[in-house]
Amino acid sequence: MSGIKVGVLGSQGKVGQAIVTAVENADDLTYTVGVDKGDSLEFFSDTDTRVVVDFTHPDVVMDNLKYLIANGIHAVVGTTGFTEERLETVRGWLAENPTVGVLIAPNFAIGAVLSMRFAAQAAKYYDSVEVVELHHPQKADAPSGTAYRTAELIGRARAEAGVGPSPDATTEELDGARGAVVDGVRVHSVRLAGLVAHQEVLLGTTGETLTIRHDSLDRSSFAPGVLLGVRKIGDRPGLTVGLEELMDL
Ligand SMILES: NC(=O)C1=CN([C@@H]2O[C@H](COP(=O)(O)OP(=O)(O)OC[C@H]3O[C@@H](n4cnc5c(N)ncnc54)[C@H](OP(=O)(O)O)[C@@H]3O)[C@@H](O)[C@H]2O)C=CC1
Ligand SMILES: O=C(O)C1=N[C@H](C(=O)O)C[C@H](O)C1
Repeated sequence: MSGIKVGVLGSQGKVGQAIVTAVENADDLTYTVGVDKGDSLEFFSDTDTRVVVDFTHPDVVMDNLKYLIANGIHAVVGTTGFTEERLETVRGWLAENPTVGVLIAPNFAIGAVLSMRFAAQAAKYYDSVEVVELHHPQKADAPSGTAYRTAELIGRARAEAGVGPSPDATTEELDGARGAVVDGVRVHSVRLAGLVAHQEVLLGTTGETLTIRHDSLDRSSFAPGVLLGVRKIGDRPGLTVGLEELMDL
C-alpha cells in the first residue's frame, strides 16, 4: 500500500459510497477506513489516516471536524450547513493546530464551481436574477449550500457594481411563493424524486434572458473535485473555502 492515506466519514451514505470507490480506484491514494453513524472516530487515528473526507450531516459535521483537527488529520468537507459563525469556529480550532488543513466546499462538481463563477460575472449586467435549485427529496437542507453560496456571490457582485434590487411588483403573496432571500437574491428550492443535484441561475434584462444551468446526473460528479482537494490539502494549512481556490480559474 502506498500514497496518501484517506478515510471517509459518512462512508455508507449516497456521496460517501461514491468517494470510497473513487479513492480505492486512485493509484496515488490508499483507502484506510470508512466511518458511518455509530462508529468511532478513533478508527482514523488507529489507521494513521492523513486526510478524511466528510459527507455526513450538518448536525454532526462540527463534532467531526473538532476531532480531526485536534488529532492532526486534514479534512476535505462536502457536508453543508457552514454559516460564517461555523467557519470562524473552525478557524479558531485551526489556529490551535496550525499544521492542519481543512477544505470546505459547498459543491465539488467542476461544472457547479464554474457555474457559480459565471453567475457572479454575469450578475451586474442584468436587472433581474433569481436562483432555482432542484434536488432529490432525501435532502435535509433548503436552500442547498450551493444555492446559498451562489446567491452570496451574486449579491456581492451586484453590490460592488452598485446594481439595485431585482424589480418585483409583488404586494400579495402566499408564504414562500417568492422563495427565500439570500443577500437580496430570491432562491427557490424544488425537491423531486428522480433528481440528483441541479441548479439554474436565471438572469433577465430588456429583451433577453440568460440561464446558467448545471446538472449533477450522478454522484460520481463530485469525486474528481474531492480527490483534487485530498491531494492538495496537506500542503494548505488553515481553512480553504471553495474548490475554486484549488482550480486554475
Ligand atoms: N459539497 C458537495 O459537493 C456535496 C455535498 N453534499 C452534502 O453532503 C452531505 C451528505 O449528503 P448525502 O451523501 O446525500 O447524505 P446521506 O444521508 O446519503 O449520507 C450521509 C451519511 O452519513 C451518515 N452519518 C450520519 N451521522 C454520522 C456521524 N455522526 N458519523 C458518521 N456518519 C454519519 C449517515 O448515516 P444515517 O443514514 O444512518 O444517518 C449516512 O450514511 C449533505 O450535507 C449534502 O448536502 C452532497 C453532495 C455533494
Ligand atoms: O444534498 C445534496 O445532494 C447536495 N448538496 C450540496 C448542496 O447543498 O449544495 C451539493 C449538491 O447540490 C448536492
